[in-house]
Amino acid sequence: MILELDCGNSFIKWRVLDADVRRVAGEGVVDSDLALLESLKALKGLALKFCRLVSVRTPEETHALIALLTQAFGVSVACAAPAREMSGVRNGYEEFERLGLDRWLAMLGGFHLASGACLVLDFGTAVTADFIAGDGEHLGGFICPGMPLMRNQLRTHTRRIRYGDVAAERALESLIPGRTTVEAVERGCSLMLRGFVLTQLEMARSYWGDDFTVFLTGGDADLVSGIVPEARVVPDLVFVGLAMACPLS
Ligand SMILES: Nc1ncnc2c1ncn2[C@@H]1O[C@H](COP(=O)(O)OP(=O)(O)OP(=O)(O)O)[C@@H](O)[C@H]1O
Ligand SMILES: CC(C)(CO)[C@@H](O)C(=O)NCCC(=O)O
Ligand SMILES: [K+]
Repeated sequence: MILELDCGNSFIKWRVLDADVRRVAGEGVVDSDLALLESLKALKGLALKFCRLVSVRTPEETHALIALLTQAFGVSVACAAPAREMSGVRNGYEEFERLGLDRWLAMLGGFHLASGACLVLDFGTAVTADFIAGDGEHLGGFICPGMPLMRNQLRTHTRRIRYGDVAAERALESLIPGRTTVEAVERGCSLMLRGFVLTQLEMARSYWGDDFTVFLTGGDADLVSGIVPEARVVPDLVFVGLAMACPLS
């Protein structure tokens, strides 16, 4: 069995692949290293042979997690590393090692699945956009606050914006002008995301006409999928790229 981890800024996404690598034996989202260990230990018949991970955390945090995994399961852990070029994609950053590895892997996965120009949009703690031309050249991208950061900034820096998760979810059932605080904030932030997406689509069209594939990934992809019906929603896009960057042998 193979353990795959995507260590983001707020959550760790994990999944366990069966020996034949095609079946997912278990998966989940956790908010700490210890919660990850607990989830894994609760899996029946767990027999890990190998682990591959990508992390956008500090090297210290990443090494602590690797040490924990090695100790708990005796697995060898492969960690995705920055590259100037891989699987036909050329990293477009001036300093390639500064491009977030989750973005890089999602780009590798997207270019592989599209076999052509693509726009990769990731909706996590941060929202990112990356443009990859048909020849594999990464043109660059954009980073902006995601839904959790936008709403928390409003909560932190105002005195009268306070509401719970259940109300937040209910508020997003429609996008008409809000008549309560929770509706006004949740719908406002949701419209910001949509505006961002539409601008990315315009830019992609200016480069490639209609000849490109849009990928949506990340925990909040569903918030915008309705406005890009042609997009491919691929929740495990980072894992697709992770398998390419860290093959078994
Ligand atoms: N099962 C879940 N657990 C936690 N968050 C979830 C879940 N399903 C959807 N989400 C949403 O996903 C968002 C977090 O996205 P995601 O997990 O892709 O990234 P992240 O780890 O927080 O950050 P990063 O962008 O660094 O990867 C949250 O806003 C949350 O609303
Ligand atoms: C932008 C995030 C936070 C998205 O998870 C991550 O990819 C990251 O920390 N990137 C480093 C900065 C950059 O990509 O330019
Ligand atoms: K992510």
